[in-house]
This record gives sequence, structure tokens and C-alpha cells, in this order.
Amino acid sequence: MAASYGKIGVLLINLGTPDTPETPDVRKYLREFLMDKRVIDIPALQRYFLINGIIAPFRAPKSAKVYKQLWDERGSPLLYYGHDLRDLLQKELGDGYYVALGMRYQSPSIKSALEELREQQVERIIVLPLYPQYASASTGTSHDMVMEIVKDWWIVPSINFISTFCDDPLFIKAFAEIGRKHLEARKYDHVVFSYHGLPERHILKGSTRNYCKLGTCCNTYHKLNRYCYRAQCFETSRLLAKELGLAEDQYTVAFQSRLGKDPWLKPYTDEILKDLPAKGIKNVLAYSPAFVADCLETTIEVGQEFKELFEQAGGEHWQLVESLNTHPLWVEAVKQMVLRN
Ligand SMILES: C=CC1=C(C)c2cc3[nH]c(cc4nc(cc5[nH]c(cc1n2)c(C)c5CCC(=O)O)C(CCC(=O)O)=C4C)c(C)c3C=C
Ligand SMILES: [Fe+2]
Ligand SMILES: [Fe+2]
Repeated sequence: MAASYGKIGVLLINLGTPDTPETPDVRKYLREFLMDKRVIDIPALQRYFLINGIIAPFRAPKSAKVYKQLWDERGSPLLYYGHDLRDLLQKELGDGYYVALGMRYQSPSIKSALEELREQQVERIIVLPLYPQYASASTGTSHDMVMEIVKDWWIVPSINFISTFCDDPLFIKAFAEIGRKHLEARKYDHVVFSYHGLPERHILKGSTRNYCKLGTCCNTYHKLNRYCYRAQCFETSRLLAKELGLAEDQYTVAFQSRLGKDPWLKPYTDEILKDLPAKGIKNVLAYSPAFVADCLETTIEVGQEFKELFEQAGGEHWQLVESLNTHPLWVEAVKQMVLRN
């Protein structure tokens, strides 16, 4: 596309995925991802030994097996839904905008996406990491990478960083609509909102004036805990529950995907789901609202692994709510976020 001056650039960012589901590519991806000091926040030398001594040799082949189950004819869903969203958003926003997609790890890189925008000589850039709830390990590191790259540009255009959209009305409406179809199709006893976990210390490090202490501090969402990941997960869940007409005792918020021995945000999804059947909860609808596109964490972890655990514990029906992917209300939600910024 030829450059035309005065456009607004939109940079969509997501986590990234291995280039292929083969072990060497998964190892390369995990190395880049987990060497990020905002993801594994321990001293550099310790991180180096953890990754090269344990994760690269042992975790990479295991993860590759799971990535092979995830891969389909279009590749990795996280990546192809990213491209689809970019194309749909470009169509919706029209000629005054140029939309680019960058992945924090692997490809297409944030650097290549920013170069596309620079080539277009966009006058402003809106940076939107595709994570509804801010965490230093996701949104923070995406912003960090953008700043790292543009700091060397001679002309640094105006840049708007969007850091959270956990309570965006259209985002909530889109996710509610997808879940509502399941709730109307059969009877569910309970809804589980399962979020990607974080080490507890990540919350404490971001605690404004020591406000967040992993207690009831996050039960309401306001100025002091605006960027607390835990408070944002609770807020998204509350708003989704409200939109779906769920009472407080009809849903549970839990956290998944913990890694290592440090305490992560609790309760852990794989633990709570095992106790549900004994309480008479045998039909569960599972939401994964930390992600806006299907990926390993939704399709495989929530959709398959948790389903197996639930059934082994006596559960009868476990249903994953598919992610926002290319849902028209989601595309509209992103469009409105861009227009507002
Ligand atoms: C210390 C480890 C990790 C932190 C902290 C973390 C935070 C975090 N991650 C996401 C989003 C995604 N993570 C995904 C996969 C994934 N995450 C970790 C570790 C941490 N994540 C690992 C090791 C993996 C790889 C899979 C595995 O080997 O188990 C994905 C899926 C990508 C895909 O290709 O499908 C996403 C998306 C967020 C939002 C977040 C902080 C809140
Ligand atoms: Fe992760
Ligand atoms: Fe908090």
C-alpha cells in the first residue's frame, strides 16, 4: 500500500506463538518469552539457568505435544485470529487509518509492525495490546517493547497506549453474547471464569500506595486498584455476570496456568473444579476472559484438560465459551476503543 500522509496508525499486539509446533520452534519461543524480565522477574542469572536448565530441555518437548493438538490447517489460532482482526478492523476504520499487527514474541515482531507504520508516515500511533486486564507480564511488556523501539527513531510521533479495557461495555457485551448462546441451549449449574494466573508478587509489586494486599482490597474496582490484575479480573467477571443475569453464588473466579513453586493468584482453577461435583455442580460453563482469541490456554487447557479433570471428579458437562476471535461485536468494540483514543 502506498504511503499517504496524516493517517492514524493502530498497533495491535498479542503475545505470540511458536512458528511451528515442533520442539525446536517451541523451545525458541519459550526462551524468548520466559527470558523477559517482566514475565519471570527473578535475577537474570537465575532466570538464565531456570530456562536453559529446566524449561528448554524438559518443558519444550511437552509443550510441543500440546501445540500439535492446538495447530489446525490455518496454524496457531492466536496468530491467525490476530491477522483476521487486523483485516476486519482495517476495513471498519477505512482509509484514514493503518492497522498493523505485532507479536511480543516471535513473529510478526512488534518492530516489523512499527516499521510498517513508520513507512506509512502515520501522524499518531494507538497501541492496543489485546489483553483486557493489565499485567506487567502482558500489557506492560508490550508497551515496554514499543518504547524500546521508538526511542531510536528520529521522529517520535504522538503515541497513545491503551493499558486496560477490562470494563469496556462492548467487550463485555460481545463476550456475554457468546456465552448466552450456551446458557440458552442447555441448563448449567454454574459458571467458572478462569483467568491466566500470575505470581502473587506481581500484584504486590504493582500495588499503589500498598493498597492491594491480595485480600478484599480487590473486591471493588476504583482509582487505587485500576491496574491491579486481580481487581480487573474481578471487575470483568462481575460485569459479565451482571450482563448474563448471574447471581453471586452462580459463578466462581479462578486462576490457571501456574508455573514453578512460588504462590500464584488463588484459587487455582484445576483445584476448585475438582470440588464442584461433590457440591452438586455437574454442569459448568467455563469462560476464559483474559484472552480475546482462542489459544493454547483456552482450547487446550480450559477446553480439554479441565474438562477431563472435571469429568474424572464426577462432573457431567464442562463447556468452554469460545473466545471473541472475529465476533462482529468484538470488532466493533476495538473500533470504538480506537476512535475514543
Ligand atoms: C512465569 C510464567 C508466565 C507468566 C507470568 C505469564 C503471564 C501471562 N501470559 C498470558 C498469555 C498467554 N500465555 C500463554 C502461554 C504460556 N504462558 C506461560 C507462562 C507465563 N505466562 C507459558 C510457559 C506459556 C506457554 C505454554 C506452555 O508451555 O504451557 C498464551 C498462549 C500462547 C499460544 O501460543 O497459544 C497466552 C495467550 C497473559 C495474558 C499473562 C498475564 C496476565
Ligand atoms: Fe502465559
Ligand atoms: Fe488488588
